[in-house]
Order: sequence, then structure tokens, then C-alpha cells
Amino acid sequence: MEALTPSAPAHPFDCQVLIVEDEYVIANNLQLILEQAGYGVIGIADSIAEAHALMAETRPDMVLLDIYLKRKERGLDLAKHLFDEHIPFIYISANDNPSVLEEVKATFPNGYIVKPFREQDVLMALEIGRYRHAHGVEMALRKEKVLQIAITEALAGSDGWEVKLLQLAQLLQEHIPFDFFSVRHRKAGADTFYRYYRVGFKEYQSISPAGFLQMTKRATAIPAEETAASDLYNHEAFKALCRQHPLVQLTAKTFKLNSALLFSLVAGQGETFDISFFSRQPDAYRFEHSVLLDRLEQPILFTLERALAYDKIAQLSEQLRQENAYLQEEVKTSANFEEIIGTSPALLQVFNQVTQVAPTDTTVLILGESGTGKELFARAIHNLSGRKDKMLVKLNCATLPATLIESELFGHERGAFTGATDKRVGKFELANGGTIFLDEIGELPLELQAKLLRVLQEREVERVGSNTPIKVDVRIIVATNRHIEQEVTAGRFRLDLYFRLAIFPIMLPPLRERPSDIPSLAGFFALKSARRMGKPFAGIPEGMLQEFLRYPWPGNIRELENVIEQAVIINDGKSPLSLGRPLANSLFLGSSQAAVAGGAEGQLPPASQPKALTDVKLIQEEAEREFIMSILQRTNGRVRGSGGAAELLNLKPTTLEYRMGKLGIRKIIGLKPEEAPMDPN
Ligand SMILES: Nc1ncnc2c1ncn2[C@@H]1O[C@H](COP(=O)(O)OP(=O)(O)OP(=O)(O)O)[C@@H](O)[C@H]1O
Repeated sequence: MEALTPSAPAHPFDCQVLIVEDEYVIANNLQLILEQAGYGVIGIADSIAEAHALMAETRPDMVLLDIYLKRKERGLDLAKHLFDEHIPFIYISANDNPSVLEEVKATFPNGYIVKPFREQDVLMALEIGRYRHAHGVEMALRKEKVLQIAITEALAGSDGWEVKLLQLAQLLQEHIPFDFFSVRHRKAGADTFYRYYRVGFKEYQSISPAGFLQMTKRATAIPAEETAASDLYNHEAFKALCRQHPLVQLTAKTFKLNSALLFSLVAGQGETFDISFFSRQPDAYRFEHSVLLDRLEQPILFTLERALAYDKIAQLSEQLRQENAYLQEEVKTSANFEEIIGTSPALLQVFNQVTQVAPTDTTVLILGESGTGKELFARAIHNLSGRKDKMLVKLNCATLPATLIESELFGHERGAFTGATDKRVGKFELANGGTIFLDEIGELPLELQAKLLRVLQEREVERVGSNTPIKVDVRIIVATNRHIEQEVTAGRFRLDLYFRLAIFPIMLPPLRERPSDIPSLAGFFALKSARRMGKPFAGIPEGMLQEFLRYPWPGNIRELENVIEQAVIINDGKSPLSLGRPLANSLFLGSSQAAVAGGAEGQLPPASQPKALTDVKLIQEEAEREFIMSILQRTNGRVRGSGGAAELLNLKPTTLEYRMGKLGIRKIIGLKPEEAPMDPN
């Protein structure tokens, strides 16, 4: 790289000149003039080939170049090479034809000597040419250096790619004109497009993939195509480019573009950035623009690769964070396979099925009323499969609106819809290599059923706002408490999807059909709750077990678990457990009556609806909250100490405080009963 300090042209002796001139007399005359003035002459070439040969031996500091040489050769054709090599040159010609002059100017000569010339014309032109070159190079270098630094800073910043690339466009705009700027970031399996439309002086509109579809009035995106070669495309070349590349054509038509400059940066590890400048002018792009991009290639690449590496790290730690969150959730909500309690024939039959299907990659459909353990068995299948070291990701299809389920399942690109400020990996991608568990599949809206079917068939997903499929290797387990065949008959569930899902159905028996499991389950839950609350456990009295056996358990095992937990809360740890209220008055009674009546439409009889079950849990919590609040009112809000709520409830203060925290009851100290907040939310 040349020094940046301004310098006057050195002494003529320091300047070696090459003369490219086919008229011997003129060439000789020039040599004489130059040598007398102290210039060195490295040779006289009468053709372009000879000029190249001489330059290969000694690099000239200046070239005097005749425009027309013999055998129809033109000095103009050597000019490109000289410009690329930063060798200054001065034309010598008698020709003043205006069209040639235009061409001459476009090659950026450092001077022009008209034949016939005098000695002082030559020396003056040389001196001016050398001065202009020194300063021109220096200025260009200085500007380029500034540009390089600005680009490096922009790309290395902490902004997202959309902002980074916009900054790149803005910086280049001063050097390369454009009305539309686009970058296609290609990496294995996914293409991302960034598009910017120039709407004013230094004003740009960023166009999201969805926005692009809207503006181009297309229902679906044009499939990504091979990028055209890095080059400039003016006039006819641009029209040819459009004919070969439908996406370029669509862009050109929509935004009225007539020329382009394409440039690809290969950032290693299969990642490529295809940068396209488009202009409304039919001839906006020149050789010098490509040359500038070529020179910027290395510094841009260097920074891009670093930015990509940072991205990768950020993405990995985000994935780790998400995986962690899921894992924690799983640990909280699921027991291990060994913790599945029960030895009833009905349950053993299920164990057999689970053991058979688990090691395969077959899709499993788990059927059963609410609370029968569908999630627990989904986890068991995952744990017994070869995928056990990968994630088990779950999604409850009943809890989110259709639009959100779609982006939860398949992920979305940044800007895919209002509020999608960041791109997000979907659960299918997250579960790659592992298992996805779709709970309450019967609630999946019809439009998403079609999309799920495609995933099952193609084993690939598309993020919302992207048209690039991503391959996924995921085992699918679905569950429902609905009577899925009735749903199909009613037209609420697609028959083709049903067939895809129902390859291996497992029916979980309701608790009332396996009463022999009730004592061990009750004991298991009681011990678990007592341990968690730090209480001793003095057993379940026979009378209570008898009551359990008579009860139909419409909420199944979850209901049994809740009933036991309440009993443990109110238990003093010394006497055997007792129920806070008779089971017949249980909050599940409503659903149990519905169950006896045969269940509501579409549900597994006698099931409680999923929503109803959530409601039931809420109501139970509300009852517990009310109970604790009534005690707190009695103790004037006091939890600890003699006469405090913990003592009255026979609980450790820490246990009571834990329950209060879970139920959203704030500690109230010294409040009069009527001031106590009745609604803790
Ligand atoms: N056999 C079992 N042994 C021990 N615990 C069980 C058993 N079956 C279910 N449970 C527990 O019962 C509760 C309810 O189970 P789970 O959430 O798996 O039911 P579900 O059928 O998926 O319910 P829903 O349909 O409402 O989603 C969980 O706490 C689970 O750990």
C-alpha cells in the first residue's frame, strides 16, 4: 500500500517512462525529449503485446500511450490494465473525434498530448500528469481508507443484520449509485434476503420478505435461484439478466430498475453474501465501481466473518438458554419413567405398548381423559428411545391462538408479522434430533392441520415469513382427550392427518377403571407432598382409601394428586391424613356428573374438558386461597409465632409461606380483617 503523505513529483530521474507508439520517428523524438530532461525510458513498444512484455520486466512510473496503433490495435485497450495496476498514463494522439474523446475520458488518463507536439508540451503534460497521479492516488486511497474503516465499524457493531447492511448500503452510496440495494445471505439450508429501497437523499425503506411479496403483488415468493455472476449489467446486459433470473426481473419490474451491479462475497463455511446494487438509469454502473468493490472485498470479508462468528456464538447461547428453559420446565412438570406408579392389568398393557413403540421412530397418538398421564407417558416414550439425550419439546395446541401456534411450531423470520422484531426458532427446529410432544392435538385449527400434515410428509418446516424449507429430524408424539374419530366425522379434524397420526394409538385407562392402582398412587403423592413441605407423613387411613375407591375420579390422577396435596397441607404431620372436605362435595362433581351422562360432544366419555380441568384446578386453588386467607384474617395477618396462621394450620411457617407465595397471597402484617386484601391478584 502506498504512503498517504502528500508528495510532490520526484526528480525526473526517478521516473521511468514507457512509450507505446508505433510511429518510429515520433517515438524516437519522444525518447530524446524525455532523456534530455532527465527521465528514464524503459523502452518503446509498437504493440500492446510488446508493451506488456516490457512492463513485465520493469514497472513503468508513467506510460505515454498512442490511441491508434498498427493492426487496428488501440492504446485504449491497454488503458484498463494500466488503471487497474495504478500506472498513470498520458495519451498521445492527433485524433480529436468527439466520440473517441468520450471513450478516452472513461479510462481516466492523467493527460493528453496532441500531435504534433513541442518539447515543452510533452514535459509540461508529464509534470502535470505525475502531480495529478500522486495526488489522485493519494486522495483515492485516503477516501478508501476512510470508507474501509467506516464499513468495518458498521459491520462489527452490535446491531442486527438488517441495520448493519443498511449502514453498508449508505456508506457505499457515495461511491456506487443505487436506487435499490439487496443482500442475499446464503447459508446451508437457509437464505435470508435484506432489501432496501431508496426513497430520498440518504433515506431508505427496508423491505421485509412479507413486504416484498406485497409490493410485488405475489401470493408466494419466487423460489430462490442461482445468483448471477458478479459483474455490471447495463442496457442490454441487464435485460438479458432479467430474462434469465425471474427474481431480478420481478424486482426490476416492481421498482422500475434498469441496470445492476452484482457482487458476491464468499465468507467461508459455505456462507455467501450476494450484494446487488440496482439503478433506474440504464447505464449507472462502470468498471471503476467493480474495481472499488474488488478492493474492498478483503476488509469487508474479514469483518463479515468476525460478525458471523459472533452471531454464531450468540445463537448458540440463545439456543442453550431456550433448551435450558425447556429442560427446567420438563423437570418441573414430568416424572421419570420409573416414577409411573401402577401395576393394574390395564396399565401393564400400556407399559407393553410403550416398550414396543419407544425404540422406533413411529408417530404415537396417546388418547385418554384429562389427567390420565398422557404427558408422563410421552416422556417415557422419549426416555426409552434412542433420542433420549436430545430434547423433548412440548406444545399445548389449546393454549394459543392459531397465528401464535404457527410461529411457535415453525418459528418466524424477523419482520414476518407485526411484533416479530426478532427471528425465532420454532419448536420443531428446537426438537431436531429429539421428540416433539403436541398436547391437545384435537384443538389444532384446521389451517394448521394442513401445515402439520406437510411436515409429517416432507419432514421439513418453513419459518413464517420465509420460503426456505429446513430439514428436521423429529419424532412426533401427539395426545388428545377428545374423541378424535368423532372430530373427524364432524369435519373438525382432517382425515388424512388422523391416519398419519394414528399409526400407533395408545389408550390410557381412566383411574376408575384401574382402582387397584389407587392406594399406591395415593401413597406416592402423599409422600411426595409431605417431603416437599418438610412434614412427616403418618399414612393414609383405611377409611379414606375406601372413599377413594368409591369415587369415580373424573379428573383422574391429577385430581387424586390435588386432593392428596390439600390433605397434606391441612395435616399436622402426626395424625393420619384426612380430607378437608368430603369427596362427594369435590369440585370435580360437576364434571363427574357430566361424565356419567356420557360426556360432552367430541370428548372421550366421560371426560372433563381440558378447559374445564384448568378451571377446576383454578377453583381448587381459589378454595385453598380462601381457606388460608380466612385463617390469616383470624390471626390478623400473622403467619409465624404463637397464635399465628402456621400454628393454627399445624404447618411450618416456611411451608405456609411457600403455599401463600404459590397462591399469590401477599404477607399482610397488622391489618385489620376488613383491610386484608381479599383479591390477592
Ligand atoms: N401412573 C402415574 N404415576 C404417577 N403419577 C402420575 C401417573 N399418571 C399421571 N401422573 C401424574 O398426574 C398428573 C397428570 O398427568 P399428565 O399431565 O401426564 O396428564 P394428561 O393426561 O397429560 O393431562 P391433560 O390431558 O390434562 O394434559 C401429573 O402430575 C403426572 O405426573
